[in-house]
Order: sequence, then structure tokens, then C-alpha cells
Amino acid sequence: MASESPKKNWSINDFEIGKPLGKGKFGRVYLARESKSKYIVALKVIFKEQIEKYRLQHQLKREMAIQTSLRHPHVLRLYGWFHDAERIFLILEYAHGGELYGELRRVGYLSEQQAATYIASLTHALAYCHEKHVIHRDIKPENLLLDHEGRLKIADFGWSVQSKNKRHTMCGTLDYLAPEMVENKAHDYAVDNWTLGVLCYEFLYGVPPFEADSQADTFQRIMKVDLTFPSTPHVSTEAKDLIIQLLVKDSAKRLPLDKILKHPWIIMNADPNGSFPE
Ligand SMILES: CC(C)n1nc(-c2ccc(NC(=O)/C=C/C(=O)c3ccc(F)c(C(F)(F)F)c3)cc2)c2c(N)ncnc21
Repeated sequence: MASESPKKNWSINDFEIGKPLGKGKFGRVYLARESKSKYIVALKVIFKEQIEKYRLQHQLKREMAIQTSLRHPHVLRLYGWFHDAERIFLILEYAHGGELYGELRRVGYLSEQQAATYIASLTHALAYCHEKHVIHRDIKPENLLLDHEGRLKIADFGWSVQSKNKRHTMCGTLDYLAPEMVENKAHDYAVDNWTLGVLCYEFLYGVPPFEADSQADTFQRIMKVDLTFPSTPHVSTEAKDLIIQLLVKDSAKRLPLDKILKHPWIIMNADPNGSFPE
């Protein structure tokens, strides 16, 4: 497919457009099929006037360069892109399983095996991104998709940055923000470790750890790392131990990605073929 011929200049006529998959940032996304190869993709339409209005031309170009360069089983592929007079089209890997969020809402909370498998997949994907100097910073359930085998795919790099040093920009919903981001302080790769702790909690309990009635209260709870575990039988002590080692205010003291993969809860519960080894 396109990844083998990045030079190919695609156009809308190369694709048969199918059903709308949903409405995302800056535009809709459709199921589509490349006419010659019959290859199924997701086609995201972004209106140029939206990009121009927010002066995102450069950031979008950088995003496209980042995303086409990332090749990892748990990172959703961007095969290429093309544009016409008023729209930019992203040719994306189609994630047949849709949003992980939907599965989490449907079942309430995940089993420890499922949660650990997703955390291991995310950790592998983040380790890969970090070695390419990409901080995702916007990892929340709605940005996590599932392929036809239920394997996790990180998507929607709307706000990731190609970063070798600290960043100062705010983004994402509040629940997943690390303290240093809430305080709009400089932050680095360790924000993703914090987010893994938030997600692990949410996978197991069905709600994020610092949820509150107001943004101000959520901020407060994050800044105080006001972490409490509901007393439910289905969450093991090991799971809580991992969460506690990730939701640490001092970003330098959060469990590093390689140690997450060696944590007893991950070793005991993650399904090896649900998440690709290094
Ligand atoms: C609805 C359903 C759930 N759905 N959604 C997808 C889907 C997956 C990935 C994307 N990716 C992006 O939209 C990336 C956008 C940017 O990177 C970007 C855009 C504008 C900017 F200004 C910028 C900026 F950086 F300039 F800000 C960045 C979109 C949809 C999907 C799929 N692939 N398969 C199956 N179902 C799927």
C-alpha cells in the first residue's frame, strides 16, 4: 500500500468513500477503499480554512511528518495525505474495533488481564515514540483505538510534539494532565508515564482517578495526587502498586517505561500476543 510508495501523489479519485466513521477534530473521518488495491483505510477530511483560522499549517505539516515516520504495531499508521482546493485528506490505518472508550463504557471496567495487556501495549508504543523524541501527551481513552484483533492503536496525534527538550503548551482534557502540565510548567516525556497511571486506574475502576465535579476540583486533586482506591475485590494489590508508582508528583520519580514492563502485575496479567514485544 501507500507506505511502500510514499512518493505516490494520491487524489480523492483514487478512493471509494464509504460510511462516515465519526466526527473528529477539524473534520469528519470516513471509511474508504483505495480503488486499485481494494485496501480499506480511514480517510480524515480536514478543512483548510479551519487550519488557516488557527494558523496550524506548520504544526500540521510537522504532525504529518511525525506520523508518517512512526512505524509501530500499537501506533495507528498515517499512510500519506493529499489535498484539494479546500480540504486536506489524511490516509489512515482503519481500526476495525473503533474506540477503546466505547468498550470501556460498555463493560464498565476491564479485567486485570485486559487492562494489563493494554498498558503493556501502550508502554511499548510510548517507548518507541520516546526513542524517536515524540511525546504524545494526549493519551486518553478516546484516542485509543482497537484493530480487528482487539489490539490497541494510539491515534490522533493532534497535539504531540517532536521534542528533545521541555515543552510549555497546554492541551488535552483535564483528567489526564500531569501536575507539571496542570501548573503549565515545563514538562517532558514523563508526562506519558503519569498518563499511563491514570489510564490503568480508569481501565480497572471505570473512572479516572482524579475525577471531580468541577475542573478546579480536578486540578486540586491532581496537584495533591489525591489518589484513593475504591475497595473492590477485582483489583489486585499489584495493580494498585503499579498505579501508585506512576502517579507520582515528581516526574523524575515515576516508574520508567522499561520498569513498567517488568512490573509483577504486568508480567502476571499482560497477554504477550495482545501486545507486541520490543
Ligand atoms: C471516529 C472513529 C472512532 N475513528 N476515528 C479514526 C481516526 C484516527 C486517527 C485520526 N487522526 C487525526 O485526525 C490526526 C489529526 C492530526 O494529526 C491533526 C489534525 C489537525 C491539526 F491541526 C493538527 C495539528 F497538529 F496541526 F494541530 C493535527 C483521525 C480519525 C479512526 C480510524 N483510523 N479507524 C477507525 N475508526 C476511526
